[in-house]
Amino acid sequence: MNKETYERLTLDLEDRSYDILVGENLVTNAGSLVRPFIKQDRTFIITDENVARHHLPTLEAALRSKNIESHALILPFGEQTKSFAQLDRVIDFLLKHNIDRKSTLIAFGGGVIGDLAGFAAAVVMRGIDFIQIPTTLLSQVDSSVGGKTGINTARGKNLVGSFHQPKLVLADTSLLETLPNRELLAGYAEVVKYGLINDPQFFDWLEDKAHKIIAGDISARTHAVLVSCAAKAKIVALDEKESGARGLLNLGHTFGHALEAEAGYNGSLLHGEAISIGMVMAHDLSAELGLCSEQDAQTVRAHFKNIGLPISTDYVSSNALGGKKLEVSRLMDHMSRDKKVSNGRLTFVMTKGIGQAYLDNAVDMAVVSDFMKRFIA
Ligand SMILES: NC(=O)c1ccc[n+]([C@@H]2O[C@H](COP(=O)([O-])OP(=O)(O)OC[C@H]3O[C@@H](n4cnc5c(N)ncnc54)[C@H](O)[C@@H]3O)[C@@H](O)[C@H]2O)c1
Ligand SMILES: O=C(O)C(=O)C[C@@H](O)[C@H](O)[C@H](O)COP(=O)(O)O
Ligand SMILES: [Zn+2]
Repeated sequence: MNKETYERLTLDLEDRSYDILVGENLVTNAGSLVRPFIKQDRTFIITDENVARHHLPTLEAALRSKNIESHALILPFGEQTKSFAQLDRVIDFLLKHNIDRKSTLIAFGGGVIGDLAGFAAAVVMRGIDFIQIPTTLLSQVDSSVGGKTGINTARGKNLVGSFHQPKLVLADTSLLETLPNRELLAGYAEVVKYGLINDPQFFDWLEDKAHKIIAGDISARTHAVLVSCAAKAKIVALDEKESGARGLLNLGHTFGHALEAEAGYNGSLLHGEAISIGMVMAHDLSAELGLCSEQDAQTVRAHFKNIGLPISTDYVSSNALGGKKLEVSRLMDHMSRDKKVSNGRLTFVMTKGIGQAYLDNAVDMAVVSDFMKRFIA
């Protein structure tokens, strides 16, 4: 068995604080790593078909080697799994196995599995413990950290959910070796987000190292995951339930979530692809309003384009809508259900330049609508 090597970060949330281990061969050694965080010798793994095919036997063997029993539920892969129907399946599986309040659930997958299983853990028996073992770049740099869990509804993304923090996060970068390139790129969009929010040096580093991260360079990948998790942990520690600063982690998401809703959660537009376009839109809108320089907006656009991420809504039209143009009124309707709406006003994540994102509740929706008409044209 290969020895695990990792670095440890801590998300500081008083009695809900937890460690995030970032490194290699963590799943192979999961038995000893999770042992201190479980209250029973029985665990429940929620995963999807792809992760199960590549990695479930390793996780099961690692738990077994430390005399930890595990029961796995294997769900279909893809965004449509973040649904009431699959939540019902997860909860029924847990109850069928007679879980109790001391049971621990292991979310073993990407953001879809983490969000769904985390939400099931939040609500079953009014809340049981869970551990995140994220298997995609996106989930290792973002979704496994911070405790946002939930599912989509017919009316939009993540509209039902809960804040429920995991007890431990094991971000095993060796798992990324089996991840398809399109998924790696989608996860990379959330990495860039941290540079664009408040870390221009990290963005500069990414300008230099992006291709290495995608190509599989271990040290570049590990550094990217560590910087991203540290950035997220810092924001979440300040504002766990998103009453202020945490909203910055939504850079590009108001536009992105509306695009995902229109595309239909069927794999034609991945979350990371949607927010790549959304972050370009946030920078372009900021530039149009004279808040940020046109040069910075162009640098952002070029960065995403050079690595192979979509930067235009044409991608959505051709991939998801059979060539049909997006309708601004429909996008505006989705945006009206963004969770940053309060008293009918939407707070946008705008920017004064690369690494200078800020929350702005004074953006006129008529201006946004006009901007979108030009952006989509
Ligand atoms: N809770 C949060 O804070 C947060 C943050 C960002 C995104 N999200 C959510 O995360 C979701 C997207 O997550 P994602 O991009 O990880 O997608 P995902 O969970 O759908 O995984 C992407 C694909 O990769 C496959 N896969 C996963 N790990 C693999 C591996 N190691 N090898 C081979 N295939 C593998 C999956 O089966 C799936 O087909 C969205 O629903 C988004 O809203 C949540
Ligand atoms: O953790 C957060 O806070 C985020 O906003 C991270 C986002 O990348 C993520 O997509 C999140 O699920 C969006 O949450 P929502 O509250 O806008 O639904
Ligand atoms: Zn996101």
